[in-house]
Amino acid sequence: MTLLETHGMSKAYNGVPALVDATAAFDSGQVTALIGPNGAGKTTFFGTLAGEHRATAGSIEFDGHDITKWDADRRARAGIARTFQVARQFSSLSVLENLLLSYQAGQGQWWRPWRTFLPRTVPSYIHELAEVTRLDNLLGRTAGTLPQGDRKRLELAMSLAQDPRVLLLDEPTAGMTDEDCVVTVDVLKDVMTRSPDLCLILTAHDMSVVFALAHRILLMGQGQILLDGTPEEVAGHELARTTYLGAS
Ligand SMILES: Nc1ncnc2c1ncn2[C@@H]1O[C@H](COP(=O)(O)OP(=O)(O)OP(=O)(O)O)[C@@H](O)[C@H]1O
Repeated sequence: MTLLETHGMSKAYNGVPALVDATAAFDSGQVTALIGPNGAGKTTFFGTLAGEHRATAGSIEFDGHDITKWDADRRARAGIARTFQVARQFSSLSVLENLLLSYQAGQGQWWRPWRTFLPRTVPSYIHELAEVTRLDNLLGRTAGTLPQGDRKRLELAMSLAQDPRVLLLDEPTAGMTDEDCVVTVDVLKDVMTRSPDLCLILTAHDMSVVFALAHRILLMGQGQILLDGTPEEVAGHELARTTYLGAS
């Protein structure tokens, strides 16, 4: 079932086009990967989906509602969450405290990054989430001391703590070791099993991550969606091979 749709969405920075006439539909229960060379417009597409910047043209629909004019906070409250290429969290707080803060924000409470406002008992949902994201042995660790792989998984877990319907993951394995990439792919498979209606959209340059996870791939180039198909269709397409994937 289609949950999120864009119609002719464009975005220009100071008159220079970065996203051009993007029309796409994203289904719940599916993983869609946006791929393409540096500067293709993937992060810009994410930013317009999340409401960080206004599209210059076009519209966006979420669950039957026109959300084109909704700001990022309203979209987040409606269930559209995102992560960034460089992970963001409260580095002086523990892993558990970061998760609890996100959980509270997802319950409609304000972000108040002070320990005194955190709940005394940890909801079972948070324990399950920590287990799925392989953070259960790190709950007491200060977030700022985590290595890159764990930090990125904490950011993922923080987004999931808000129980989103759409999750936008910008380069979820960027800067990770090969070993950490494998763990993160397994984590994301488990996340989809645990939340079978989640609409997961990710960008990645690592094709082993894309082909291990995606049900569908959008190939972008120069701000446009060049191809939209199953991994087999995109991998077998001449345009994908000549513009991005290469012969192998
Ligand atoms: N804030 C900005 N101001 C001006 N130009 C920008 C801004 N953000 C992105 N751009 C430009 O828009 C184009 C698309 O960039 P974008 O970051 O969306 O591509 P990308 O596919 O995500 O690239 P990468 O894989 O390197 O992250 C590029 O030409 C980039 O230089």
